[in-house]
Amino acid sequence: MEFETIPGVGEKTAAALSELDNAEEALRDGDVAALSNAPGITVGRAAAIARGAIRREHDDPGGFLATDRATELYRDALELVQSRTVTNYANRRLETLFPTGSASRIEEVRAFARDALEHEPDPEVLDALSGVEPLSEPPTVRVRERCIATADAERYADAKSTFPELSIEVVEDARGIAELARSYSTVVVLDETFAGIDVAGDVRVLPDAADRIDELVPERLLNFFAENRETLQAAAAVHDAANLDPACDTDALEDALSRLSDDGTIVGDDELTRLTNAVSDLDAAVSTAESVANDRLRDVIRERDVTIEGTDFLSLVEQGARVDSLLGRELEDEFDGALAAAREHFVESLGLVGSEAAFAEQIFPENPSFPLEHDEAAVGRLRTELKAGRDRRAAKLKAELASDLQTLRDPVETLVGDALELDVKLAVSRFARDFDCVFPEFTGAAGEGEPGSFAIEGGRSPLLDVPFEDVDPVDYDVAGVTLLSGVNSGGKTSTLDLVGLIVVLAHMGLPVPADSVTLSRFSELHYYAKSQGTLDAGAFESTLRDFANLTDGAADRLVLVDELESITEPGASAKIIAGILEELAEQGAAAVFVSHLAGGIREASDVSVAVDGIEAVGLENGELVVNRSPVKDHLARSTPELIVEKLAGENDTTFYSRLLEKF
Ligand SMILES: Nc1ncnc2c1ncn2[C@@H]1O[C@H](COP(=O)(O)OP(=O)(O)OP(=O)(O)O)[C@@H](O)[C@H]1O
Repeated sequence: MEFETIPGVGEKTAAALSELDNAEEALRDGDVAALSNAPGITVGRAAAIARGAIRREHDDPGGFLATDRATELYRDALELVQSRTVTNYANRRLETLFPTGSASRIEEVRAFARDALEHEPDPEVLDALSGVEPLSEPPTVRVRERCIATADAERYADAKSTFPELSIEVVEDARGIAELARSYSTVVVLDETFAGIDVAGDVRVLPDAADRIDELVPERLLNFFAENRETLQAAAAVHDAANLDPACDTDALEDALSRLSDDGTIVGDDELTRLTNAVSDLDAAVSTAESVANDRLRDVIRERDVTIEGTDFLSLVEQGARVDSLLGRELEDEFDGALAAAREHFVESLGLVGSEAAFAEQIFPENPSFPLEHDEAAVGRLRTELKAGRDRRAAKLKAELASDLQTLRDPVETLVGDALELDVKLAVSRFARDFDCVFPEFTGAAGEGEPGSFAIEGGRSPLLDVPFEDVDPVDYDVAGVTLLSGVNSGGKTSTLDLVGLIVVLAHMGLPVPADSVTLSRFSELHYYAKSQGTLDAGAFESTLRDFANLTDGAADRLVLVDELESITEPGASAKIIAGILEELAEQGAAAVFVSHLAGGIREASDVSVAVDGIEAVGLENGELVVNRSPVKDHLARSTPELIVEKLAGENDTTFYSRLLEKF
């Protein structure tokens, strides 16, 4: 794949991506976790690359989020879904959802989201998901008992990269191989020319060794499964709890994992355990067996009256107090008993069988002495035999287990991938359920024939500073350009936010928090938040330039502007807003301008501008009671007007009634 054709991907990033085994698949799946494994690619960058790949596929020029406030709303919208993921993977994967004007991309995500909504967010599934993460490759471990041998320089270099776990040795002739066979329990020779070689030890000539990695280095597969055990078990549990069809036989997986320890060695085999313990307990068993014999002899000697003849006594004195012969003669039976007890204890405590058990006689020979002595060389020979038996057994079991796991290697990728993908879907499903969302209906591309429009019924923003259950539903529809007037704190900004949020979610392909929504497909969202105060001349000029650009070719855009009047003095503001509105209306754009100057703007405008109003239905205990849904074609009365009206009604003074007439 030509990675550089992805928007935002340059030469360096393309080179980093080509280091991945599965970059194309990761790009196709939006697998941010896999993409971020490329050298120097952060998770954020990986998400941007995935978005770039999606844009390229859907011919999307980007730029939907045309202003800072629009981007902020997108981040808020995304966070609403991301906060409902369990895994880090799903959290990052959601970053590949973004608002776009591309109909095919929107439809693609809608199909995904529709499927997502079918999934019940069962707590048991969510709990199991907490143990799932993308599969990881364990670090390479050295395997010391096997080596690869070759006389060929090229094969040597290939083998080094194919078998990083093994020593790769250069040999010149059969003698070299024979030497290796003395140090390694298995030698794999890569060169055909050595076929039929006759040297002692386990020497195999395998020119096709590179195709038999799992057989020659079963540790690689075993370590992979050992390293990912928890994730695999959790992924299996997710499938079980969610009633999903698993990609592999999860019972077989569980059985294979139960035969594997966390460090990739085999567990649960009695024979291997016996041999492993025998090797490690060998020295201790020798000394305990000696103690058994010595304790026995000591007791016997202590209780025994020994009659010693003069010649013996003389010989003893002359030999320098050697008692062995005396022991042999006087205590022969007792010594034999003690020796037998030592040997029996030794064999039993180590569980030795067959030829191993026969070593007891070599280790404790019939050589009467006190204390009893053992033959260290014989212990060494038994140790070698036990180790060889242990390694043979382990190798056989590893090979058997590796061959069972081999068939599971690819399916477990799917098993874990499906579990992680379920987390993405459940997050969307939970978001939709938590905020009573519906899929919006698109009426077509904005600006084609008619100006862009939206119609929201029962919209409730989860981003408000009140608990979601206390949010009043808002109905609002706009076609073309509209001014939105209303009382202070009536909810004008909140309405713009609601419109922005619904438009962003809809263009991401996600369901929206409302009873029903129809809208045009826009190509860009320009949302200008309320300015924090009057701008200085420079800032004012640059804002004016922004709006000049905005009015050019605006037919397929949605423009939301909050109290633009605050950038400069009210009189000038009304004229400027009127001018911008005229341009936008002429271009066929859709726009909502929140303003307290709606009346003045309408007067300053050469074309008729629609004005909607968020109306106070009255004052209750000094608090405004507001109808949050804007009333169409209605200039809302301002808060001061309402208060003057209230005072006029309550007082006889003419001041208030005269003041009221001025509104
Ligand atoms: N739909 C709603 N349901 C419940 N509470 C709401 C709703 N809309 C707004 N509010 C409450 O009203 C407060 C004020 O809303 P908002 O800031 O949108 O008003 P405003 O008309 O823009 O005010 P101002 O004229 O001062 O700019 C919000 O902080 C929120 O607590």
